[in-house]
Amino acid sequence: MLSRRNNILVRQTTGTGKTLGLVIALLSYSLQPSSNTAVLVVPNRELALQIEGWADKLLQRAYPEIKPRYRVLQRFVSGSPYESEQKRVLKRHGLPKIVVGTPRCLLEMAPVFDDVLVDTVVVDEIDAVLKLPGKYASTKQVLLRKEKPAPGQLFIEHLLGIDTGMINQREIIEGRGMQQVRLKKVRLDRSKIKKKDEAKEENGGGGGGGSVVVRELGRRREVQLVVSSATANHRLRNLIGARQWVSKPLVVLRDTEAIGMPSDTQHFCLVIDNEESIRNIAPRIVSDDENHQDDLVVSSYARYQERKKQADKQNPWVSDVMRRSSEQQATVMQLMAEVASNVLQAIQPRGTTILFVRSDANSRQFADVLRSYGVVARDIMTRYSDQPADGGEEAGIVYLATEEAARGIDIPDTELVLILDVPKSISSYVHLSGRTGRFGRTGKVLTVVPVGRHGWYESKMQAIFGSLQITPQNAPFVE
Ligand SMILES: Nc1ncnc2c1ncn2[C@@H]1O[C@H](COP(=O)(O)OP(=O)(O)OP(=O)(O)O)[C@@H](O)[C@H]1O
Repeated sequence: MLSRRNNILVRQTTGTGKTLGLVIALLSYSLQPSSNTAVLVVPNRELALQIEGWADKLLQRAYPEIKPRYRVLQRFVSGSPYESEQKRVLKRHGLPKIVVGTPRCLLEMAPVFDDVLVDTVVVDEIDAVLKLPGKYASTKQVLLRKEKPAPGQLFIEHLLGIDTGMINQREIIEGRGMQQVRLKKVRLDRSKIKKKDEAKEENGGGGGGGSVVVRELGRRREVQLVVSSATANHRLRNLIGARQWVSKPLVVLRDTEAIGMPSDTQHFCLVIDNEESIRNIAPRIVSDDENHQDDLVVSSYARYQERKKQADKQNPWVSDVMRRSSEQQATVMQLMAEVASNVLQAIQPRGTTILFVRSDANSRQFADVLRSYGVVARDIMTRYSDQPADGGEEAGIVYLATEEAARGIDIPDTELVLILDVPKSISSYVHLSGRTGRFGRTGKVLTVVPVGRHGWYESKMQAIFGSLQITPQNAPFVE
């Protein structure tokens, strides 16, 4: 795959082996003497450490003579136990053939790459690495993101030799629903570009017939780009095109046109009513009325924001735990722990459970509360930092995670994904639920949401299920 030097976008269902495939391809390519340095960017430490573990095992089996392993692959992540070791290895051995790292950490060490020939850049979970504004982001958020690109974008563009100071005007049409202000801006900018271009042509400057934007961006290196995610959307592709990350078109490898979901996963959703009783989500009523809009597809951004604000105000537990007083936080945690322990008792998973919460700031405290309910709970990072025994996971373990920390990770025996939160978007739900039912295995996903003002959260869940063509099942243990 890598030897052909195509630029590739892999978009396939979660748990189908995208990351493992990329790691194997990178290892076999990098072990060829003619290859140069390859960089693999991943969105979180957990995934970087997981990949390091995989590479270790693969190398031990296939190339036991290669020692130490960090001559071939080294991960670079933030955090005190890792940084000093990484610095030492870097100083002593220089960069290995494959560098795996998180965006922030790689950006910090970006100058190190200036003296090295990088010929391959692989970005796994590219949407999480680039953190582009979502469908319902405000104009302010979109413009802010343009002014301040995510560390992942800055690092990748540094490697590609793209001047990140220059904002490509075409980027403004990044594929979001157009808004008046931005349309005007695009027209203005385009006319400016045209004039500038004509002026340069008259002066005989530039050559090559490209637009001024192309010349301003000016690529420094010919690097092969491979990007992957189960939810790589058109906004991403537009950015890659507009920022000229590739000179040849992307070859797209995908299993379905729509977002694919593992077929052997069962989905459940429980709703906490305002009286704090729990029930199964109501079936979705599809209206024939053309004016009817799903809550996820409201016509105006302002209307969406207003309704969301109203609902969040009344969200009894998960909306923003950190902004609450410590007393409120404790009550929320008790409620979450009670719900989680009841669900776990009813389902009794023998395998691993991943329990998603919105913020990990209090996850240690939350793990303590859960333990007081008899649940064996640990923060997900401990799975990677505490060097688990090769025998697999502790029976019935519950890992606490956030969407950011668990993006792309693979714990094969995950039987249950428990989401105590309202997923941010359809693609959030795809990735959260995708931690189970991996590589042909079965799995269960159970989401618990408050009903929300005027049923906001319930209809948001109904809309998510509708878009993904999922029919949630009724949990038999709920009346
Ligand atoms: N060819 C294969 N044979 C057996 N197991 C495989 C194969 N390819 C992948 N797997 C297993 O499938 C699981 C999922 O792999 P991986 O994490 O690479 O999937 P992914 O598509 O990147 O998922 P996500 O989209 O969630 O990041 C892993 O446990 C991996 O070991």
